[in-house]
Amino acid sequence: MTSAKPAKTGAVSWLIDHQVINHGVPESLMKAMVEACGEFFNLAEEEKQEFAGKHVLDSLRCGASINGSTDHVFFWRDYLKFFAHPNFHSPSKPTGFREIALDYSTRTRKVAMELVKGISASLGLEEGYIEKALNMELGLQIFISNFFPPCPQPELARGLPPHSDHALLTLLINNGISGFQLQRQGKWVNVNSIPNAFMVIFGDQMEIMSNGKYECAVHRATVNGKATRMSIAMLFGPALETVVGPAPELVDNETNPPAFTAMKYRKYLELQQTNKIIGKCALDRVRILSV
Ligand SMILES: O=C(O)CCC(=O)C(=O)O
Ligand SMILES: [Fe+2]
Repeated sequence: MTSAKPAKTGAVSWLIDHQVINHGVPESLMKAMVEACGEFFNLAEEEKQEFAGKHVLDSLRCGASINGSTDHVFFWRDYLKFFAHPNFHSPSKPTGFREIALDYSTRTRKVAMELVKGISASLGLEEGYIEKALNMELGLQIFISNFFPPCPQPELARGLPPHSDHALLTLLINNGISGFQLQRQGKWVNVNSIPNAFMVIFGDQMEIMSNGKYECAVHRATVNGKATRMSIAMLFGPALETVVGPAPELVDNETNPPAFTAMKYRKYLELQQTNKIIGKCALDRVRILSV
């Protein structure tokens, strides 16, 4: 995220802070998706219970907060997560949710794959390189919606703790209420999204695959005392069974030694899940430390 910006690609334009406009996803669909998520969170607790899951590899789950926080910050968040690719799973409620989510998932995937081509080229690789190397035809795509109601003591609570997303990249939108923060040079900066743009967040697999040329973006979400904030993060990753390591083309033993050990994406996700409990970053577990 803090590294050089990928070049402008055919289908999308890059803006500051890695936001994309002219992406071809209708504004009406983005709005409808946020509204449908709002309706989901407003379902009665018993209705949502049906979709409660626990494990990172469950294809559909919802719940409150995140697992295993070890510090004393109080998390103020409901979430809904489901796999949108290679197989589409979605809650069957509220009415119409599934159709909107399918349309949104398909169209955002087109944007992401266009970006992946541009990113490949910007690394000096063939356009189709990343798509092929990460077997993205079977790539995992995860739909995550976050719901942060007004919090009576926002200074004591957090929406989401500092983290990086585990996938290759994330396309993020919200309901216009600010709260997204990026870590830059050790400081937290508010990043307000441009209306109808997607915020592009590089994830762990991007840093691994590019051998550190593109860093993952550490970010968090704050809550506020007045308004309900909602966000939708769509994560695009490799296929679960694909082993991801630094692209051999970007590695040489003199100036660019491999910075990460290769690991199956499925294993990485499981590692990240256990690491959350002990509060450590999964990326550090595959990083090769130079001696
Ligand atoms: O709420 C936000 O803006 C960020 C959401 C996020 O980082 C995530 O779901 O991984
Ligand atoms: Fe995130």
